[in-house]
Amino acid sequence: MTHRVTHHGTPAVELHGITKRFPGVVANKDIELTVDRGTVHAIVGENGAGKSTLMKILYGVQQPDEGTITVDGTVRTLRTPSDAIAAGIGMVFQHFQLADNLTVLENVVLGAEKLHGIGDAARRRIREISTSYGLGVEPDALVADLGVGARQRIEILKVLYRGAKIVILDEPTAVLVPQEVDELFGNLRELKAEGLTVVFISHKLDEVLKVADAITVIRRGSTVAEVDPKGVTPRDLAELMVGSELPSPSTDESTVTDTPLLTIEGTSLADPAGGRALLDGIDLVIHAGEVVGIAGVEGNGQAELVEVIMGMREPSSGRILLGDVDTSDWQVREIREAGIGYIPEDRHRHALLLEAPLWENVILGHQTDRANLTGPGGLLIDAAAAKQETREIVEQFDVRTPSIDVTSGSLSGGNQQKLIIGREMRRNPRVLVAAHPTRGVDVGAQSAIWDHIKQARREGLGVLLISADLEELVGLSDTIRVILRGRLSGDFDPDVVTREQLGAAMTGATGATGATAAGGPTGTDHTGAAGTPTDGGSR
Ligand SMILES: Nc1ncnc2c1ncn2[C@@H]1O[C@H](COP(=O)(O)OP(=O)(O)OP(=O)(O)O)[C@@H](O)[C@H]1O
Repeated sequence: MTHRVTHHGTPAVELHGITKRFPGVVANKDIELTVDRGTVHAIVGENGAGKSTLMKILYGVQQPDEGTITVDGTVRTLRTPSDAIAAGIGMVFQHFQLADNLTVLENVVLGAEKLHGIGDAARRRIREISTSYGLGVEPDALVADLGVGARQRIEILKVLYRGAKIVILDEPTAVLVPQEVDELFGNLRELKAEGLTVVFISHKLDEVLKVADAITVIRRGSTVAEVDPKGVTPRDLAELMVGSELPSPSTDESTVTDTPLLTIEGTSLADPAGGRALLDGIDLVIHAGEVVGIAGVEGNGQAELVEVIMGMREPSSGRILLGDVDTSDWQVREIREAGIGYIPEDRHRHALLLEAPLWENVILGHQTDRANLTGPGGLLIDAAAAKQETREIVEQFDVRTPSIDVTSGSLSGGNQQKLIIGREMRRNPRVLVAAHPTRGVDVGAQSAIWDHIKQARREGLGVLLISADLEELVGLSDTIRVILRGRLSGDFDPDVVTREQLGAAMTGATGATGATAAGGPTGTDHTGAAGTPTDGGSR
């Protein structure tokens, strides 16, 4: 490798010859990883390459079958996360583990009461840490009031409070909007300036190149390169990941028709707690062959918009039409059967049975479809057909799995997502409601998913695309709307809109041009936007 990294002094972490096998899969094979103290080290690789497994080994969640772990020059056996914490290693998971109804202080001290108690000493320590690393965490704030960026900073503070000198972050930017990503990177730079070490997993290669001092590339369980980011492009990295040259992204012509498939008319959703409306007069039409992208800071009504469309919640006013049929009071099952595909934001809670085999997951949500039933009176699930369907999805959507009989929970995150996309797309829906469809998938799989969506759009699919990834929104959408405090902005043209314009509309900054941005800053009402670290989103 031309851009090799040179190491100096005793590394913070050295993994040597790490091998980890699962039934039918070698997740890590003879991995070598050297992380220098006071650096930010990125781990990249395709879905299922073995990144999470490696980080779980370093955090004591899983034990390697072979290999050694050396922390600050001492060989360690990490049997549990407590062992890792004792060795100065902390980990921030992608799914935050904070209790909403507790304060920041209560969340931080939970399980670590012995360190500084639960009162003023703890409060002082939290303030100290927050100040030294510029985290902007206020100990007495209620977590429920905080936005995603702030919650992540609390998670980071939690591990620092427990004495971590090495902080592992699993895809930390996947849930953040661009401004929050910049803030996080500022925080990471502060950590390393203070001599701490950061190891993070990411699929966003441009971001990796921006913040990392060194990058380790993993392919199919093995280390293939350690790269100095200087002079390397995202494309170079992607090619190292997949081990071949990538096709160039293709440009696309408009396929928008004037046939409305999904119409949302003056739809509002009251807040059961009596606060500001969760959705406020939403008007939106999706035509055949059209992708409508929704941008916004998380917690501004995206989830509720999806819930009213999918029949999980009934709107307080307004109508939702599928074609010309009013579906406002339909149940989820009726809506799905009428031809709406659904890729939910939280795949663990809403899309998969983690303990069930892949093929059972493939008929999930469609058990009552006639096509899935067999036997006298059509009362039995047709397992053979479901298995065949699963094999085809695995093949067509490149789901990396040892077999279709393993549980969906054993697949890597990106491969779970590919399975869900395959399940939804193979039913040829008329409308697809997709929340963050490529979250957690690698660049190769991402462009494959984009191609599937583009292909279906050419054939007349209408798509509602909710995404935190502006590149995805701009690349796929025919028109982009911004959601802010339950209201939708006017149309932004993805061909001309800038990131700054979208960012301004998303945070409600005045002067957002290019469309009639909905709502303005009201002074008392925060959106969890970047810039004000302790402000919360409405969630
Ligand atoms: N608990 C488990 N049981 C069985 N197989 C597992 C388990 N955990 C991971 N695997 C397998 O190990 C391989 C590596 O998975 P891992 O989650 O480490 O990949 P990853 O690089 O983090 O992927 P992604 O980017 O999709 O999150 C995959 O083939 C996965 O199916």
